[in-house]
Amino acid sequence: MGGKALKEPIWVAGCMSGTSLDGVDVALLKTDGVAIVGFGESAFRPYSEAEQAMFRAELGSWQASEPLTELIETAHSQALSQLEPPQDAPERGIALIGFHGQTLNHAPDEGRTYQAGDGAVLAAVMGLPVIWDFRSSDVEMGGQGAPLAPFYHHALARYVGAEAPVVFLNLGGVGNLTWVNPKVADPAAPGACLAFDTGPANAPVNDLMRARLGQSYDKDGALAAQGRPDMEIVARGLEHAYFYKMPPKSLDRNDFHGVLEAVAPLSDADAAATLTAFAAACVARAMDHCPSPPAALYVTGGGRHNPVLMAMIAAGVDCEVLPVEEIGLDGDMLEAQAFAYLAARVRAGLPTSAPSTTGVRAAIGGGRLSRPEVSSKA
Ligand SMILES: Nc1ncnc2c1ncn2[C@@H]1O[C@H](COP(=O)(O)OP(=O)(O)OP(=O)(O)O)[C@@H](O)[C@H]1O
Ligand SMILES: CC(=O)N[C@H]1[C@@H]2OC[C@@H](O2)[C@@H](O)[C@@H]1O[C@H](C)C(=O)O
Repeated sequence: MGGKALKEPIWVAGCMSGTSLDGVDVALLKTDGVAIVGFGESAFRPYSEAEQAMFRAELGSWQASEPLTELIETAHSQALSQLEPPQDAPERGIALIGFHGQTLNHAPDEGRTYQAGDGAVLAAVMGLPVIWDFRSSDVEMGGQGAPLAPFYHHALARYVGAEAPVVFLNLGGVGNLTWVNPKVADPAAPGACLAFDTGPANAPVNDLMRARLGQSYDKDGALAAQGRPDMEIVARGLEHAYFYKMPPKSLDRNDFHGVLEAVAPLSDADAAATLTAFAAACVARAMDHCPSPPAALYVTGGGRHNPVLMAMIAAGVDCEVLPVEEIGLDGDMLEAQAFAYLAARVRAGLPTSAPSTTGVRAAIGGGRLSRPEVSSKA
């Protein structure tokens, strides 16, 4: 597909409401759709317990209720309103918004995926053009519709000056990784990236903590640290058909409910340790799919704050495992930045996914454009 870098870099605000349902991340990125030029402010608007319950009640739906849609739009506009205009462009400020929305259902093999929230409403409220619905055209073209961060991971590897292949691993509710060869300039070209979801990451432990202890997550892995992983359950979990599929491949948040059921007889600590060990084992298994051993595994997403999970991952792979902060990046905002980057690519007419990242038939640009006054297909 055609398209080249924008003539001038623009400031874009990216927004992500992730599968762990903790809130909305927004972050500013300056880019021409190819290179990263600079990072700007970021903000977080948490979902309250009651709001999270509203989301959980609608996970799996293909049509969000009106109150949920309104909540998503309001929370995003509140998060975006916290951002000050970038200092080097106060008169022009933010040029574009990339709006992921909240995934409620993801069934790529049926050709559908659903991110709730209406970009046209956000465009009207913010008075800015919004690119949204990033995943639909990819699944319509035979792709997995996820992960979509890989092209941004590729741009980051080049931005930090990586010279050899590296892996970016995102530990959100679900895990996903991108193997990147920074020597290949075009992220859509064969050999530049290989990406896929690794398996469940934080979601099963979060679900366990909620069900047993009324807590939203295992802070710093404190509970898992007190337990002993049941490696038989981990091994059985790894027999799931997902691990025998070749990438690209993607997951829905609740695809691995069986593992949660398997730990039911265990104590709280052993169950947390087992689910944490399972998340780490999924990463180790994923590394076998990498085209060549990476120089390092850079970890982003909330799971990197969990020292027990990080130690288990490091023990299972053959390279250095480092939080992305070690290379000067912000692991809490990387996905929001990714959707800023992808929005700029859509604006430039550049692809946002390729056969090597989602399995889509050909490199394709996803996303729909809504302007404050009118809305149309981008
Ligand atoms: N200090 C910590 N100790 C343990 N786990 C943590 C810590 N901080 C964050 N987490 C985990 O990270 C999760 C949030 O991760 P993140 O914000 O990357 O998810 P997300 O963006 O919603 O998910 P996804 O990438 O799947 O869309 C929390 O729900 C929790 O499980
Ligand atoms: C369908 C969907 O929303 N998938 C998310 C989820 O969270 C992590 C993993 O599963 C990844 O596939 C994706 O998000 C990231 C941002 C992505 O598309 O790269």
